[in-house]
Amino acid sequence: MIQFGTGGWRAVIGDGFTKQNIQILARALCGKMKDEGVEERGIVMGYDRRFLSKEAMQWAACVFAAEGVRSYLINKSCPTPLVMYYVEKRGFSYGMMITASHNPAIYNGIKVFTAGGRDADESQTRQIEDYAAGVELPVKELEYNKAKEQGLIREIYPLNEYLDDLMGTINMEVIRSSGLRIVLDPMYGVSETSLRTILQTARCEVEVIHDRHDTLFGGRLPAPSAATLRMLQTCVTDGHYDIGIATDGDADRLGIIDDTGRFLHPNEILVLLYYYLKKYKNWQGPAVRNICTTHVLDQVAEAFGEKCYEVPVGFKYISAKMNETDAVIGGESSGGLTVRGHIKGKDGIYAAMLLVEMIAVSGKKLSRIIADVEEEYGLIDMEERDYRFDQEKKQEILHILLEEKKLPELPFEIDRVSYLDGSKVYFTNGGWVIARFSGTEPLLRIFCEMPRSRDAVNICEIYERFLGLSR
Ligand SMILES: O=P(O)(O)OC[C@H]1O[C@H](O)[C@H](O)[C@@H](O)[C@@H]1O
Repeated sequence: MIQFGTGGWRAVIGDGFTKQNIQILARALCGKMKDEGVEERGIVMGYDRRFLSKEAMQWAACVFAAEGVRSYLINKSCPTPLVMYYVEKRGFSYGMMITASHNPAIYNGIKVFTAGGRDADESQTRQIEDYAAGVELPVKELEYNKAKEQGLIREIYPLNEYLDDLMGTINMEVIRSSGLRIVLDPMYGVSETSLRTILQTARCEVEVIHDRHDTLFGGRLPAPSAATLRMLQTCVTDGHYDIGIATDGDADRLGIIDDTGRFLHPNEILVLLYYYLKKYKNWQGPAVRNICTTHVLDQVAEAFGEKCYEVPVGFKYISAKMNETDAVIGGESSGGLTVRGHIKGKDGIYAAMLLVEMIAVSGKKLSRIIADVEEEYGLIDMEERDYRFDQEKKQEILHILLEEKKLPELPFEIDRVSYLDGSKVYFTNGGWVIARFSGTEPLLRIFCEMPRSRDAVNICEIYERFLGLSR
C-alpha cells in the first residue's frame, strides 16, 4: 500500500520500496495527470545516491512511457531542490524525486512535486493514494531503450541552469573579496558538485569530506545534527575554517558548524537569516515557521514590525503560507528553509550560500553574528526528544493526547492549547511544549522551548512520566 507522510512516500527497501510499488505509484500519478489533462507536458524525475534510486527512477519512467507520457530524466544523481527548480522554471505540472531524504540507509522513497515546484499537498497525495489503490496488476511498462528511441524518455542534466540562477541571486562579488575558508560535508549525499562549484566560483577555499558514494552513509544517518557532524566540527576547528556546511542526503536541509566549532541548530540558522535579510538587506515582509520551530523568530519579526505565521509540520504548509503572505522566509526546526524569490521548497544549497553571503557582507565571524542576535533576542535553545513506541502504545498516546485531550500537571500558567498538529501548549511566559507523531518516522516527538532551558528539560520529563515513555 502506498501511503504518503510529511515528506513524500518512504518505505524500507525490499519491504515497501519494491519495484511493484514504484510502478504502482508511477501508474497512479500517470492516471491522475491524464484525468487532469496535463500529460502532454510530461514529467521531470531526479534521483539521489541511495541504493536503487536510479533504477527506481527508470522503472517509473518505463511505466509513464507505456502510457505514452514523456519523462525528462535527470541523468546524474542530483539535489532535490534542482527538481523543484526545474519543475517551476520549465512549467511542468509534476515532478518526482527518488529519495528518502534524511531517513536511515535502509529506506528509499519518492517525493512528488506539483506545478510551481511545490511539495504535493495532502489533498494531492491522498488522490495519488486513491489512484494507487485502483491500479491493476501487472503494471504495463515499455522497455527503457525502446522508450528512449521513441522519445518517451529524454535524459537531461539542467544543473548549470540552477547554479546560474542561484548565483544570480547571491552577492558573489562580496564573497569573492572575503577570502573565506570553508569545509563541506555532503554526508555522502548529492550537494557536493553544486556547492563546490558555487563556492569556488566565489574564490572560497573549499575542503570536502564524506564525498564518496556510499549508500550506507558511513553507517550514520544522513541528517545533519550535533551527533552526525562531529568530523566536520573537528575539521573546522583544527583547520581554523570560517564555517562548516553540511547538507542531508538529498540536499534540501542543511547543518552548520560555526568558526568556533559549535553546531548551529536549524532554529538558529532560520533566525539568523531572517535577521540578516531584515537588518542588512532591508527586505520587507513576515516570516513563516512550523509549529515545532523556535518562537525567537516571532520576536525578531516583532522587533522589525513584522508578523510571524505558524503552520503544521511539512514544507507544503510553509510554502503555501509564504505565498499567501508574501513572506521573506519560511522554515522548520527540522532544517529546511527557503526565501522569497527562490524555489518554493526547502533548499540546503541556497540557504548555505545565503549564510556565506551574510558572513561576507557583515564582515563578522559567524559566532559573533549569533552572539549579537542572542544578546538582542535571547537564547535560541529548544529541548527536542524522540521516542519509539509499539502500535499499542501509539493508540494509548493518541487516545490520551488527541481524543481525551488530557494534559499533565504543568508548573506554568497555560495561555492556550492547539491541536493543529499534535497537542501544543502555549504558556503565558512565552514558552511552549508540543507532543506529536512524526509523519516521516515511527516516532513521537516532544519539543519544548522555555525562557529558562532547565524548565524545558523538566517539562519534557513531566510528559515522559505522564505518557509512560522512555528513551
Ligand atoms: O517531524 P516529521 O513529521 O518527521 O517531519 C520532519 C520533516 O520531515 C521532512 O523532511 C519534511 O519535508 C519536513 O517538512 C518535516 O519538517
